Amino acid sequence: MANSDRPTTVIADVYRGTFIHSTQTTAVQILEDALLGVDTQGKIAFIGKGKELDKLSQTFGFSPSAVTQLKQYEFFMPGMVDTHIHASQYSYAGTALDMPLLQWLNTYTFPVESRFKDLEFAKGVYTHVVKRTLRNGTTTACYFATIHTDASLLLGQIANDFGQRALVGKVCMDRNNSVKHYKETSQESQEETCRFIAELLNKKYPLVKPVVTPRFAPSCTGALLGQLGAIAKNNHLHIQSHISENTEEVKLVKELFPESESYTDVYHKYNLLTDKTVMAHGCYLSDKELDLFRETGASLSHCPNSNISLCSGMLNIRNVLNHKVKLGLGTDVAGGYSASMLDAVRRALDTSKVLTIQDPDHDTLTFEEVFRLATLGGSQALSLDDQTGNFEVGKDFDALRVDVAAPGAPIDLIQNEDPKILLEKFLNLGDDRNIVEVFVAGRNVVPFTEPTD
Ligand SMILES: Nc1nc2[nH]cnc2c(=O)[nH]1
Ligand SMILES: [Zn+2]
Repeated sequence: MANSDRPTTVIADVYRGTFIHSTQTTAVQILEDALLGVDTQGKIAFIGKGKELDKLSQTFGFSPSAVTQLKQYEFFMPGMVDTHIHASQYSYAGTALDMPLLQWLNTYTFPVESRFKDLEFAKGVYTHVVKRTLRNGTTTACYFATIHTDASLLLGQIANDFGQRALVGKVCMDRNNSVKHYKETSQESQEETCRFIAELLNKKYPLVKPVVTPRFAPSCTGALLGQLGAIAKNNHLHIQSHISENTEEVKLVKELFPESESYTDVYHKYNLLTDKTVMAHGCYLSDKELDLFRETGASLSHCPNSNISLCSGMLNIRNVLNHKVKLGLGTDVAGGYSASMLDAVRRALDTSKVLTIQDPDHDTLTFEEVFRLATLGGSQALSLDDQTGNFEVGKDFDALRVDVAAPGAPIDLIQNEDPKILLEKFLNLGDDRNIVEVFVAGRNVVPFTEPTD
């Protein structure tokens, strides 16, 4: 150790240029001509100013000539966090959007998900979805798989191999009358969940963790929900499910769980609302239910493409934020037809604008706020904000190198623009061609270097 007062931090990479991210107090903070150092563990070791190069290079022991300089019109932003995506539905993304939720599940979703018993089929779909989301800038994904334990473990392995940060859920359902064999007994569901958790944790993947996944209340008996709540509590695990997505579903939950005061109350009763819970949709939650989310620390995943595509409803994000409920964005593939978080950003803005059209007093979301939801907000919704979500010393370096003027990309820059305008153009007009590199925990994961098998 060079200096006995300072722990040895070995710097692996240093980048110089514009960094754009969110903080708790500022939706868009722009650091121009900044220097960011990443250590050999993939963590952000320092953030300073370009003019401090000499001092920082001495303090952290790196050579100024090893600094990677961003080009004009390039910036770094935090990797995006998809708080809700069904990896198993990726094969039919972009199709089958002509029915409301419950019919859609029975007609399209359950028959396709039942095919994941076949590991070869699972491997193909899961490889495609991990690659597609990574190259579109999703550095963290919270995945639903299917009821099949081995295929769900395979999804964890594929995310690990490609270097994506992921929560992976083996789906639990002991109620389903529409597709034969696509359900478990409650005992199987409980035992296989325990096997899934044990085997996934045993792999010791640094960035991939299990998430307890009751599909939603209509697919689970109270007995199973109670068992899953206990498993999550005893192992301090994340939990994910769906809530209040569609009016027919809300009505069905009332019929199936008549003793509960509300849909939220069903999950609360079975200890499924914790500060590591993320629930998708929530379009029809009452203010009282939102209060229960805040009190328990549970979060919501806003999935605007899916909400519109399945004609489910429109979540009023402003109301959710006013209730101080943690909130992230989700693609909800394949109810949502796009696997790109840039699409989720745009649909979230569209939804907020439609609410303003309906009620001119509605306080429309800004693109800055939606940028925060796609990054820091998502990390908070998944309780991963100690590791990712923005550029803070000590967090992992999960980042997108964006080139707004990338050749062949869909943005024409007519004049020189400020970084904030560059961000706005990228969010509204950009695509994966503008995302020239993706980093997760310091590792350059896009462009791909294929894992050898
Ligand atoms: N959008 C959506 N909602 C659900 N509710 C229960 N299962 C699902 C699903 O697969 N997709
Ligand atoms: Zn979903």
